[in-house]
Amino acid sequence: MKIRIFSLFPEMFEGPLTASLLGKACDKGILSIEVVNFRDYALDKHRHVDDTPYGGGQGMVLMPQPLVDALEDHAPDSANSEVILLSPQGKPFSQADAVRLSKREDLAFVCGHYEGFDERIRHFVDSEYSIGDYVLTGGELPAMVMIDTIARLIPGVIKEQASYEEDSFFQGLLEYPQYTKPRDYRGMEVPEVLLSGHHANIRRWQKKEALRRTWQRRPDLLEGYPFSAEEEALLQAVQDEEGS
Ligand SMILES: NC(=O)c1ccc(N[C@@H]2CC[C@@H](O)C2)nc1
Repeated sequence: MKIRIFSLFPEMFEGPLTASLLGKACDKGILSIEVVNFRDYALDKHRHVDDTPYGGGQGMVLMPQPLVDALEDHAPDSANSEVILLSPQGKPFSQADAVRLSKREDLAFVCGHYEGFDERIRHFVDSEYSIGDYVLTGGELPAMVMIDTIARLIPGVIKEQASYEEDSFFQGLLEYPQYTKPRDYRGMEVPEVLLSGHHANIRRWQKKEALRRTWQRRPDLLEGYPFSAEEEALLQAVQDEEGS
């Protein structure tokens, strides 16, 4: 996958996108990431990219021309591409969006600053996402969040491909409790079933605990969840245990 990032602060990406798994994925050639400073496309010698808003009001607005010229100068090779604008007005970004976007060959992320972009850039983007209902100084951190979420779904980026399938098995539920060595840590023991080697019992325990955690912490995720008969029974058992 080719990722292109359009930002006024390209240096913000040096750390997160070169360290850790994403950097390794780039070394392996699974990912390639290019950061473009659209200030380089400003037409005046002072390299202005923003100006005062028509209609008055606070702050400065990003002009359309530098960004659009940058987008057109770095157009995707593939038709299987998507240009994404980051903003609080966007669609709330979800794991399902990440799964869909991980199948693209080419993604572009448009990161704004100040009061945002001139409305007319929306003719040059394909989708708009928000990572949460809060305002940041720029679109760079949301872009990094989305890139991390999407990239980890690309085969080969995280070694244990099964761990992603695992996620899909629990798609829509919160993760079940995880344990590793030691078996007894300060008197807190690992649940016996996990030591039993009985895979069917282990999976059932994991599904039950994922349902328990989801019901306790994010009951909203259970609305519309496609329960199997077994899952309904497991949730009922949890509710009986918890005295719902
Ligand atoms: N919640 C979010 O995903 C989000 C995205 C962008 C953002 N801020 C930028 C700066 C100006 C405008 O381009 C938008 N804040 C919050």
